[in-house]
Amino acid sequence: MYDRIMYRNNHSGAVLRCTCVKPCVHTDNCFVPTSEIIAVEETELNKKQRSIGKWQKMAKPHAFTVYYVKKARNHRWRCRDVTFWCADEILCNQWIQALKELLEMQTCRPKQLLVYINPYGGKRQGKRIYEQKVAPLFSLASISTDVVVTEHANHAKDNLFEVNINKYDGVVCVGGDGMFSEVMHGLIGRMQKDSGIDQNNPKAPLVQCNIRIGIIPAGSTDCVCYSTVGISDPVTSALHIIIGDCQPLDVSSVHQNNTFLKYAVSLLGYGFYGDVLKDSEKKRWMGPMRYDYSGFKTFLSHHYYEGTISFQPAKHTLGSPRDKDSCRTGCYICKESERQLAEQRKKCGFKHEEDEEEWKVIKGKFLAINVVNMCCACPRSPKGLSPAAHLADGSADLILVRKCSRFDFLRYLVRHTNKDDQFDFSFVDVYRVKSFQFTSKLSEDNESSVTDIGKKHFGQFCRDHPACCCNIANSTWNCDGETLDSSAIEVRVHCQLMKLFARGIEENCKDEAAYSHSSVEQLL
Ligand SMILES: CCCCCCCCCCCCC/C=C/[C@@H](O)[C@H](CO)NC(=O)CCCCCCCCCCCCCCC
Ligand SMILES: Nc1ncnc2c1ncn2[C@@H]1O[C@H](COP(=O)(O)OP(=O)(O)OP(=O)(O)O)[C@@H](O)[C@H]1O
Ligand SMILES: [Ca+2]
Repeated sequence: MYDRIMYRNNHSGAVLRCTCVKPCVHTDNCFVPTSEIIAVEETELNKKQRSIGKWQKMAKPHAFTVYYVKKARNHRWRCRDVTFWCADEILCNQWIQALKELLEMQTCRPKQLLVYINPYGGKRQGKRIYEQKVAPLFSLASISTDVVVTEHANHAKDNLFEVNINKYDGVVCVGGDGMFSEVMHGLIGRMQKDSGIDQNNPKAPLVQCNIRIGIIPAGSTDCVCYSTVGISDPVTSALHIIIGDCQPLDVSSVHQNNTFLKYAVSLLGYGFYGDVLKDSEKKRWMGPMRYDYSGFKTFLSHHYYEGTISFQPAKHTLGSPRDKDSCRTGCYICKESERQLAEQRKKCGFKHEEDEEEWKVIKGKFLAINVVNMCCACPRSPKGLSPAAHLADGSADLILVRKCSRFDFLRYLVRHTNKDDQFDFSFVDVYRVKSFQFTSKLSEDNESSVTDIGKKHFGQFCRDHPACCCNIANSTWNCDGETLDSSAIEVRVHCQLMKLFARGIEENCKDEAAYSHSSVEQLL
């Protein structure tokens, strides 16, 4: 159904009229910023369309269709189209030309993308999702793609060290957080290699990665996508890629004894989330359900771990983890960090500034130690592990959940699913940090007394107190959904090390829907 008409009036302009039969919600007040137009195409009118009432009068009607972003509820975006009809072929072509020129001026839009699809992520739907929902949109927006369906883990990462990366305006990963992590490691690693930076040096000033990554969610948690877009929806993500959105992202580097281990963008979790992940890896065949199964099992086991945490508080950032406001599109706290970063670069180039700031040390028994670079929202927990964490402020939130009863831990977990404050417990502490270190008591003991080897043979649990849930074995770190073998780690947050095709979570305001000075309507 054609919902608008365009015809020349007696003077020189063009007029838009809505011809919707039903009450029309997007008629006179529909503004589409040019930045949210996906494509403009000449429309071939078929016989049936020509015979629709009013158009019979026109000898030979002409038409073009504008495809644009329609913002729906809950941060969901959809592609909608509107067709303009016209009796005058020249006028119609002028419109098509003018709109195409406007689109050409959107220089942030990608033209050539490299796409990696993990066919085994989440519910194993990656290939279908890409082919049915994403590829047609890319082709509509005239984006060329080179597509690689991965054949094994690390295929995408290794490939990124070999490809001619300058050929592309962005890299897209179809899969979950693990797949995103692979692509990120490939890109950051490649960037450092090309610039001669040694990733094993924990103090090395890493080179920013300017090639944006787009995430088409097809995994089990899709936390990075959810926390940067506000929803885990392939079509919405494809549209953010097409219009060329850009969201900088903090990345943490993880080292042990001057050896690089991993980068992390969402969760570095020891104790509860480490144990959930380790158990769930054996149950991959269960798909996304594996996390609920292993989560329940781990909750019942109620293990706590002893260790020492040292961290440097993030004094440069304006926010605090207990803020009521969250990081949203155009966040002023992240902008301020960006300004500071630029200033620091001006002052000392890419050299690392010697950091004399104080370290705080905390020893204790913990059920969970979580370091999060972003809020870590996902469908299971819509506000995330740290609702006020920022995507690009150069800091991470360190959440310490001390030994408490099972009931209290359950109360803590439940608050991840509702609006109540999950930090308002005596056994939970949260700090905003820029670097962090952890050593488990077990490795401290092993270092201090080599003779204590007998401990290792006692089995997993404390022999003296079988019911106390104290675990003399180490937990493992959950690093963005992958297990790390070492328990002792050093972590540093690198402010805005990389960029995504996203814009952060938008304020949930319907009126905000799409106004711009350069709108199609203004052209008329
Ligand atoms: C009573 C219900 C409480 C529900 C509490 C839900 C909290 C969920 C918080 C999710 C935070 C995700 C952080 C993101 C991590 C990603 O980098 C990573 C890779 O994708 N995903 C996971 O590690 C996957 C981690 C998935 C963890 C799921 C944990 C489920 C816990 C279930 C506990 C049930 C207790 C029931 C007792 C009656
Ligand atoms: N062809 C492949 N075969 C096996 N593993 C693969 C393949 N391609 C990628 N992988 C690996 O699969 C792992 C998990 O993939 P992915 O993150 O897409 O799904 P998920 O684990 O179900 O979701 P999430 O990470 O959101 O919880 C990644 O770490 C990636 O390295
Ligand atoms: Ca951050």
